[in-house]
Amino acid sequence: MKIAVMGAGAVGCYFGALLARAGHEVVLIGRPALVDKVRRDGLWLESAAYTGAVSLQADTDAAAVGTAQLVLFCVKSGDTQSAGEAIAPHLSNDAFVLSLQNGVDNAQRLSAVLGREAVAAVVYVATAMAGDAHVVHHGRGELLIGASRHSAGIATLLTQAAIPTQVSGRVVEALWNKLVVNCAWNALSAISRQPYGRLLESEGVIPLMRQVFDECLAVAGASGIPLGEPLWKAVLDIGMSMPGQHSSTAQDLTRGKRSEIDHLNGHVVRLGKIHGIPTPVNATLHRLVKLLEEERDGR
Ligand SMILES: NC(=O)C1=CN([C@@H]2O[C@H](COP(=O)(O)OP(=O)(O)OC[C@H]3O[C@@H](n4cnc5c(N)ncnc54)[C@H](OP(=O)(O)O)[C@@H]3O)[C@@H](O)[C@H]2O)C=CC1
Ligand SMILES: CC(C)(CO)C(=O)C(=O)O
Repeated sequence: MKIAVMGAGAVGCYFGALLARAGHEVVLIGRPALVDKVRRDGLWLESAAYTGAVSLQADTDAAAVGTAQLVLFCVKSGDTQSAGEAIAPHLSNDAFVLSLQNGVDNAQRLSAVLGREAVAAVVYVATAMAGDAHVVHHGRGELLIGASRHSAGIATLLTQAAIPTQVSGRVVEALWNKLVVNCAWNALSAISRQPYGRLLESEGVIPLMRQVFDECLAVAGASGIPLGEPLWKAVLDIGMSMPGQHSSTAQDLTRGKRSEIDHLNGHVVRLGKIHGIPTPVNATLHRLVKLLEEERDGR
């Protein structure tokens, strides 16, 4: 199948590489440095299952989605609008568009930009870019994708390419579960510059995370997403299972990238306002990360 990856970063390169290795015709749409290197040397994939160069196409032009029957949309949440607008005029009528992004409303926002359905996926993977065209896989790699007319066929194709994929009618709930984990950890790790293990040991941090959690659950409930107490254990388990980890928000700040905080704690704050639910702790964490971004950017 012809497959395009919009946003050739950690997630897009990893899944693009697996699909190319499975024999699909994949084009990565990304920034010039990556595109030049992939065209010259291929994409270097480093994972437990395979390490080596993967040959695939690469382009800086969003028009490269043109003939794809499957489009993996893999930009950060803050780029959904602009990247969606870039691909919209070029998509073929029968293309299946899958949003592989964190945050709970990317597929919905992308659908609005495209004027057609984009299906949400929950991405359970840990990947990172170690160079312009060098992606490292740190673990997991499965997807949960939303139900639609062609989802079952796409799930089969992905699973056959070593991307275990299930179709679910409860993807939004699963995205919310992830969002709550991110709201609890990401900003705190970014502001304090501490890894999760140190945060767990610091006085007052767990009660603070609990306040974030309670606000998130109240907002989710008011938004029609019933999340339950068991999620609190999952929040704590993340920190205990990866004590040396710094959140993606912390990593974005360090690398000079815009973080997704507006779509994590910022999203909870926005929804809280709509539903009349106070979210003071999420609002404080969101604002502090924004201040750090502004300070870094010299604003
Ligand atoms: N990395 C991970 O392990 C996981 C990530 N996720 C989620 O997946 C999504 C993608 O994350 P990730 O892959 O890490 O992010 P990356 O920043 O590594 O990748 C996104 C890439 O898209 C590029 N890009 C953005 N807009 C365009 C455009 N218009 N044209 C071409 N390229 C563009 C970015 O370039 P530039 O940076 O120059 O803007 C960047 O290289 C996020 O929502 C994230 O939260 C979910 C699970 C795990
Ligand atoms: C699960 C967690 C919190 C791991 O770091 C993450 O998704 C992130 O950093 O964005």
